[in-house]
Amino acid sequence: MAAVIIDGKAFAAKVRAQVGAAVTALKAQGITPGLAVVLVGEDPASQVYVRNKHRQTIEVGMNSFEHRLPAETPEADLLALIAQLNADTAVDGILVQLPLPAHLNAELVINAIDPTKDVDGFHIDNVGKLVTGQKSMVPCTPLGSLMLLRDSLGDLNGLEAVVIGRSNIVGKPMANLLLQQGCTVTIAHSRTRDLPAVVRRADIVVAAVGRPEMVKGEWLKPGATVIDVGINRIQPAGADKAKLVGDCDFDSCAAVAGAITPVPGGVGPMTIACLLANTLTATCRRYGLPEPVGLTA
Ligand SMILES: NC(=O)C1=CN([C@@H]2O[C@H](COP(=O)(O)OP(=O)(O)OC[C@H]3O[C@@H](n4cnc5c(N)ncnc54)[C@H](OP(=O)(O)O)[C@@H]3O)[C@@H](O)[C@H]2O)C=CC1
Ligand SMILES: Nc1nc(=O)c2c([nH]1)NC[C@@H]1CN(c3ccc(C(=O)N[C@@H](CCC(=O)O)C(=O)O)cc3)C=[N+]21
Repeated sequence: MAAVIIDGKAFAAKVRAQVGAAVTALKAQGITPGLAVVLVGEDPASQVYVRNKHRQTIEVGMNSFEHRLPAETPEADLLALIAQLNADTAVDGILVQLPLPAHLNAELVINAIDPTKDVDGFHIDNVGKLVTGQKSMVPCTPLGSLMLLRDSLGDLNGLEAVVIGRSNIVGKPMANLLLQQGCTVTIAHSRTRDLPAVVRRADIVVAAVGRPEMVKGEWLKPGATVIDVGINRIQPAGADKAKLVGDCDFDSCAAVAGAITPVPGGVGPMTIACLLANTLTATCRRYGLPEPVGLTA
């Protein structure tokens, strides 16, 4: 069986077009959504994402405010910037790029963001709301993954879902979203015994591990839908250029799965599209306007 390749890049372009149309309508009412991105330090991968976010924010017609701070920025200075962005009426969304340098307390910093501007959905208020099924800001990567799953499978009620990874930014929110959709959810992690046997139960596999090509086709139930969140830069033997691979061994998985997201071109572009969608949602909520349809969980 050859899997359907889920085109996250094309789907993300559609989401951005929808966001762009809504932004045009808002601008006609004198409202321009604004997204502030804060980057502390010089992590090269983070630089790439922040550049892409900036470009795509401008493309959908929003204002983009970039704040680049040196790696050694004191915590108090970062907290002061967040307070300033919270108070700034031109700013509807705030994202602090993770990971932060080790001397900064990420939990403290994230929870200093006004939860209504927390377009990453990482603030404890938004986490609590997501878990209890209240309206919240939903983390971008899980939201984008869910959009792709709904588009390929329709109703998710009753499906067996296995999420590999239990991080606060991907695994846990993903598992909660799937639970809300009526899936029977298993969260696997580094202490899980016999991961292949756990994965074999799944109609839906979400891999968010950070281990290149770990999930093998032999682990999958034939026809399963595979969402590969992993972004790993590897140096293939004999090649001179680094290559981006996911957490799934693409060729063996594609031979068994019913559908699979590629890396690159799968979940990654959806993450940025959902960041823009969340910024639009935050803007609409702030002005008491109807929320965009189909862009929230
Ligand atoms: N596409 C996108 O937009 C995004 C992609 N990513 C990518 O997704 C991946 C995961 O990111 P993130 O959640 O932040 O990573 P973390 O490192 O925070 O979490 C990784 C999780 O994988 C688990 N794990 C590690 N090794 C194994 C193993 N051998 N078997 C089973 N589980 C294991 C860990 O378990 P334990 O908790 O027990 O240690 C942990 O829960 C990375 O490749 C990252 O680059 C991340 C964000 C956005
Ligand atoms: N506060 C915060 N929020 C995040 O959402 C966040 C973060 N910090 N830190 C880092 C991770 C990672 N992340 C990605 C975003 C886009 C791509 C993406 O666009 N990937 C392209 C390829 C990009 C490339 O070529 O490097 C693709 O998969 O096709 C990947 C990964 C967001 N993250």
